[in-house]
Amino acid sequence: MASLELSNVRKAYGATPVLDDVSLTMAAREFVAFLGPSGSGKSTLLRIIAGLETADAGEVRLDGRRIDTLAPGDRGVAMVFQHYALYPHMSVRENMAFGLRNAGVPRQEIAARIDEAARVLEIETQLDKKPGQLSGGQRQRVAIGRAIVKQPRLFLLDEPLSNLDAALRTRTRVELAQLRQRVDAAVIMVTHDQAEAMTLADRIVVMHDRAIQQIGAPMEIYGRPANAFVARFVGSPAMTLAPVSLLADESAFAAVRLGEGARIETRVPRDGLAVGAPLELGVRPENVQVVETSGGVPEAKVELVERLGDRTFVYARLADGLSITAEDAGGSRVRIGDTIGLRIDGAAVHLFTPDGRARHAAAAAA
Ligand SMILES: Nc1ncnc2c1ncn2[C@@H]1O[C@H](COP(=O)(O)OP(=O)(O)OP(=O)(O)O)[C@@H](O)[C@H]1O
Repeated sequence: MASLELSNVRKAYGATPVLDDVSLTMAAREFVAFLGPSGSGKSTLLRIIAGLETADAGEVRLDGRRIDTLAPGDRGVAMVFQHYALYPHMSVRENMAFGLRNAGVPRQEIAARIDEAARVLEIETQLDKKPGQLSGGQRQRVAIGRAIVKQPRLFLLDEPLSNLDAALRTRTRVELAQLRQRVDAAVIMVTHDQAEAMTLADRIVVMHDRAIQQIGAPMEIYGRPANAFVARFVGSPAMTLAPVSLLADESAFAAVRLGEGARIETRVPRDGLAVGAPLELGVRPENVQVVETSGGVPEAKVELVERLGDRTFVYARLADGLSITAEDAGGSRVRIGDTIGLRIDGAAVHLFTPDGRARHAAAAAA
């Protein structure tokens, strides 16, 4: 059975629409990440599910039961905020017990649930401390613990790792992935952070312009972005998008010209594309190789070299001004100002029609 179902959810703040007709169905125990730029409505949608905000239209169901008409405490959801929202004057134990006590859960049951959550989160020794005596990572665990003891059907995590420093963030991410195996509930996490979404989520919901742009498994979003926005937003460094024109040709696949020169044979089916039509070509850095300059490949001038240790990215500009990001598998050869050749892997490029929709390469024949 579906766990969460959103149907045609709409929200405006005054005259400003924030969500247009958002619909989504989650599977039982699914982990979904809402990923999108600032202002794309991710938190608003989360708050509507939690009951902290009211939708103007649409319905929210959890395990088949309509919940958008219920008070937040009756919905079977628990939310974890970016800023922990712990009561500073209460101990960790009291923070975790607070909501349960208000809900009339018997004392012994509260104690048992807190012990269990503390064990899962490895905060048994912190239970009598005040939040002020804890590190950021420990506080975030307490906030997660407070959600766990409610035994919700759905966890809502609003940028849960964004206040942690880089090392702790990576560690907590792994812990969250492990924790997720142990709780029998669905999870929605709002994040700006692609790595978080890619590593934790079963499916990613990419939001922009008040709407869901794409819903898919992480590698599907990366490998087959539905449109130019998703293509540009997901992946770091970003996919290069460059204007191209479709060349006349007998082939079943589109051949395009990049800028003034290079002809690129793609594996994107040509059907329905008009010769001369303006298109955008999309190619990820790992599919643009830095090579020796030779007549056959486009040449570009290096503007920036980014050495990340295991990988090196080169930001270069073609003679006609187009900028393109390549991966330099050779590592350290290239310097700013060098003229390099670029080999674009035509089998890996995407094409975008003027409405922004993507056309992908046909799957390679076995
Ligand atoms: N209470 C409010 N009153 C008026 N406008 C609001 C309110 N809350 C959010 N907005 C506006 O709604 C839009 C969506 O905000 P929301 O916080 O949902 O986006 P977000 O994708 O979560 O962004 P961020 O990643 O920055 O948190 C923004 O333009 C924001 O300014």
